[in-house]
Parts: sequence; C-alpha cells; structure tokens
Amino acid sequence: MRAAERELMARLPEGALMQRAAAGLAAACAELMGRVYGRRVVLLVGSGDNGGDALYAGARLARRGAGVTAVLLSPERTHPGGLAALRRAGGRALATRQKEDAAAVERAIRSADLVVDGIVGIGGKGGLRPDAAPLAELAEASRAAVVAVDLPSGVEADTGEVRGAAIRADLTVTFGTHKPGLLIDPAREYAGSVRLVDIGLSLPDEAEAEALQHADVAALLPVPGAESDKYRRGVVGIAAGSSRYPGAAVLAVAGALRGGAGAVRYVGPAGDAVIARFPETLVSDQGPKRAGRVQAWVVGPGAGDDAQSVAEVLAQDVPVLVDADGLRLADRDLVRARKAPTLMTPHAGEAAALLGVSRGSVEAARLHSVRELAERYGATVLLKGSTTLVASPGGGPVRVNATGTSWLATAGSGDVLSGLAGSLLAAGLSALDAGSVAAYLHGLAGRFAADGAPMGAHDVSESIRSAWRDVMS
Ligand SMILES: NC(=O)C1=CN([C@@H]2O[C@H](COP(=O)(O)OP(=O)(O)OC[C@H]3O[C@@H](n4cnc5c(N)ncnc54)[C@H](OP(=O)(O)O)[C@@H]3O)[C@@H](O)[C@H]2O)[C@@H](O)CC1
Ligand SMILES: Nc1ncnc2c1ncn2[C@@H]1O[C@H](COP(=O)(O)OP(=O)(O)O)[C@@H](O)[C@H]1O
Ligand SMILES: [K+]
Repeated sequence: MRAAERELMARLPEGALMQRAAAGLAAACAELMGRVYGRRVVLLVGSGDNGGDALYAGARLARRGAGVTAVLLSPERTHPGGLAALRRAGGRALATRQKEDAAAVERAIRSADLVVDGIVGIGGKGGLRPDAAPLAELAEASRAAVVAVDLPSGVEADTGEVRGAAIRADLTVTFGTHKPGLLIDPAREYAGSVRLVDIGLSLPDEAEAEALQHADVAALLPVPGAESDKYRRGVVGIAAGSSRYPGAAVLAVAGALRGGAGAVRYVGPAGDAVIARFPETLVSDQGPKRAGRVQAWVVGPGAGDDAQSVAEVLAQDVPVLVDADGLRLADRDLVRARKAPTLMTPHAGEAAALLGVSRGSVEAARLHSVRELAERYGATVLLKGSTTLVASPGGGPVRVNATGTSWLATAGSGDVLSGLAGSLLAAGLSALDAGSVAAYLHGLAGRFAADGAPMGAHDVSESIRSAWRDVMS
C-alpha cells in the first residue's frame, strides 16, 4: 500500500488521493444512513491521515445537512486541511484531552446515528492507546452504526492479530486493496462487512494474501473431457478410519467421491461400513503399500494409532494429504524428505501440538502459525477454523478462504474436507490449489447444507455438488 501510494501521489495533485478516499467513504456512510440531512455524525479523529480521511468525509456529509462533530484525539496534530474543511462546512470539533469537552464527547457519541472511526489506519501498531480505548467502548455502547476508515482502529493490518482494545465496526470502508487484517480472524470479526474503494492504485503482482472468488475456483475445477477415463481423471486413495472410528472413513470417502477424481480406493479396517454407504468405492484391507496405483493419498482421519499406514503412504512418490491422527504420527524428517507434494490439514489444536505452543496462540496469530508450520515441515499447510488459511513452503501468497460458516464446527466435517481435497490432488491440482479450492467448496457446501439450521458432516458432503454447480454457473 505504502509503495503504491507513493508512486501514485507523485503523479497526482496534492491531496487528490485523500479526496478520492473521502468521497468513497462519504458515499458509503450516506448509503448506510439512508438519508444524510438531519443525521448526527461523530468522527473519531486520530493524528494521522486516517483522521484526515474521516474529516474530509465528514465535511462532505455536513454539506449535505448532517450535524457533524469531530472528536480530536490530539488537536495540535490533527490533519489541518481536513479540519478546516469540516469547519467550513459547518461541523464542530471537541477535544478528548479537554476536561470541559469530556461530557460533550460522551453525549455526542451516545446520541449519534453514525460514528466514523478515523483514529488510526495502516499507520497503527498494537491495540488502541489509553486515550483512544474509551472511545471504542463508547462507540460500542452507542446505538450508532460504526463505520471504520480503512481498518477498524486497533487491529494489526498486516496479520489479523488484535493485541488490545479495538473498534468494532459494522462496516469498514477500505482503500486501494483489502488488508490481511480485514480477511483473517480475529481482526476480521472487528471489521463487519467490508467495502473496497478504488483510489486508482497499481498494486504489486504478488500479494501477501489472496482470497479466491467463484471465477478463480471455476477455472481450477477439474472437468472430464471426451478423452477422459476413470484412471486419467485420477484415483484417490483413502487410508482412514479404525474399528473405533469407522465413520471417519465413510465421511472422507463421501468428500472424495464429490471431488473430481475418477475413482476412490479405500484402504483400512472400515471397508464394510464404506461399501455399505458407497458401493462405488474400491476397497482393500491389505494396507497402502499393496493397494494398487493411486494418484494421491489421504491419510489420517480417524486412524487412531496406525503409524504404519502413515509411514507407508508417506513413502509413496505421489501427493499426500495428512490429516487428524496422521499429523501426530507423521515423522517430520520423512515429510521434509518427500519429493512429491504434501498437504497437511490441522485445526488450531493440532497445529498448536505440532508447533509446541498453546491453541490460543495459534488462533491469535493464524497467519504466522500457518507460515511457520509450512516452513518447518517443508509442506503445504491448510490451517482450519473460523478463517481457513493455506500456505506453501518457501513463501508466496497465503490463500484465505472467505466462504466458511461457523455451522461447519461439527464433528466429522474435517474428514469430508480431507477427502475432497485429496480427490482434487488426485485430479492433478497443486497442493495449494487443492487445499484452497476444497476449503472454498466445503465452506459453500456448509452454508448450503446448514441454511440457518444445525447439520451433520454428512449433510456437508451431500451439498458439495450444489456448491460445485454454484461455482460453475
Ligand atoms: N497516504 C495516502 O496518500 C493515503 C492514505 N490514506 C489514509 O491514510 C492512512 C494512513 O495514514 P498515516 O500513515 O498517517 O497513519 P495513520 O493510520 O493515520 O496512523 C498514524 C497515527 O496513529 C497514531 N497511532 C499509532 N498506533 C496507534 C494506536 N495503537 N492507538 C492510537 N493511535 C495510534 C500515531 O501516533 P504517533 O505514533 O505518531 O503518536 C499516528 O498519529 C490510511 O490508513 C488511510 O486511511 C488514504 O487517504 C488514501 C491516501
Ligand atoms: N467457527 C468456524 N467458522 C468456520 N468454519 C469452521 C469453524 N470451526 C470449524 N470450522 C470448519 O469446520 C471443519 C472442522 O474440521 P475439524 O476441526 O477437523 O473437525 P473434525 O475433526 O471433527 O472433522 C474445518 O473445515 C473448519 O475450517
Ligand atoms: K480506522
């Protein structure tokens, strides 16, 4: 953002970029309020350009008849042009540090229709400072809608971490491009819905993070052609389930059958349960080594302590997805030494165990954790949870999945995901694409299956086909 802004600012008249930002911000505020005339708007204004954006947008709203009050965190360092514009438009300013203004600030926020958070944007570090934190509390307690400028103040733009107090917004109006903090939890939850305003920046080719959209996924989904047969479409091997957890095998196969491979081969002790539900599965109990040819393996869901199957699968020179119990049983040096791609799919608890840290610290720093795991194992890692991330070893953009729903937090839905992703691997997608496309379809299938009511993991598997059609339509 900084580099792209510098490049564009050098070519534009002074202040032009901020005017574009402010115009987009004011339009979004007006749309949210329905009408502007007579509305009470409070601007929370920090000492940087983020506050400048808020002031210029406030001036635009004041000119259309809104009553606009700016709350200045540091009056002597407020953006001078922005403040002058607001005053010219008839807005007024209060200062948080002035004792005589304190009651007026509280009153203004409590009775506002709209609070605009211009405390801090991409220039912020750490949670809100002690002078700013009480404003976040007041805004949250007020019945006003809260619009964050560029980012909810107090969240980390680059990582999605939240290290202290932060603004909770209903809408975030962001400029130029999405920042990782708007896509990755926990910060994402503070942003509300996000609207992107184009201010004409040319962005670098490679992003820190990318979120696939329908068209991207449609271009990656494997579709059989006239020359296809079941072997050319890919055979996926599923080494999962145990006498204790036969259901994990059934669910992984359920996901795999809807993932685009031409055949699903099941290896393990739950063959009878699998065949009873899915007669099209090729079943064997001879172990992965003697299973016959497959183009990709899934190992681990419900596998208990079957370390031998994990080792046999990892020894094969085809793409391998390691999930659940398999993650605990996989030898790190063996994974690192593999030449074919490895895709690991831990949830936060499993990732924490592999990294030797607490679950909470993985959830607080998802981006860091997924990159760290990918580095340590030399593998592609898909970190599941409220925000699913997929990172490649050796860096590059991290894929962020935006389709999920918390209804997916149901036992066995991870097994469906691993089967689905394994099937896409067998069909020839790279580990990064297979993981992120599977997460995308799985999230969408979860939404379709739940449709606002609780569901089981098998419901998710049955909705994968609707998700696929939705992406292709
Ligand atoms: N450049 C452009 O052309 C365009 C830029 N645009 C806009 O500018 C924004 C970036 O502006 P920026 O660089 O001025 O930084 P900004 O986010 O306002 O923060 C700096 C201030 O925050 C303070 N502060 C820091 N941490 C804090 C905390 N935890 N809690 C409280 N305060 C904290 C820090 O204080 P200091 O450390 O100096 O005491 C400093 O005063 C960007 O997000 C976008 O909105 C758009 O208009 C498009 C065109
Ligand atoms: N709060 C949430 N929001 C969105 N998706 C979630 C949430 N919690 C879990 N999920 C998704 O649900 C699935 C659960 O997988 P997992 O934890 O492996 O469960 P299981 O081992 O029971 O199959 C993952 O795809 C994960 O991303
Ligand atoms: K902000």
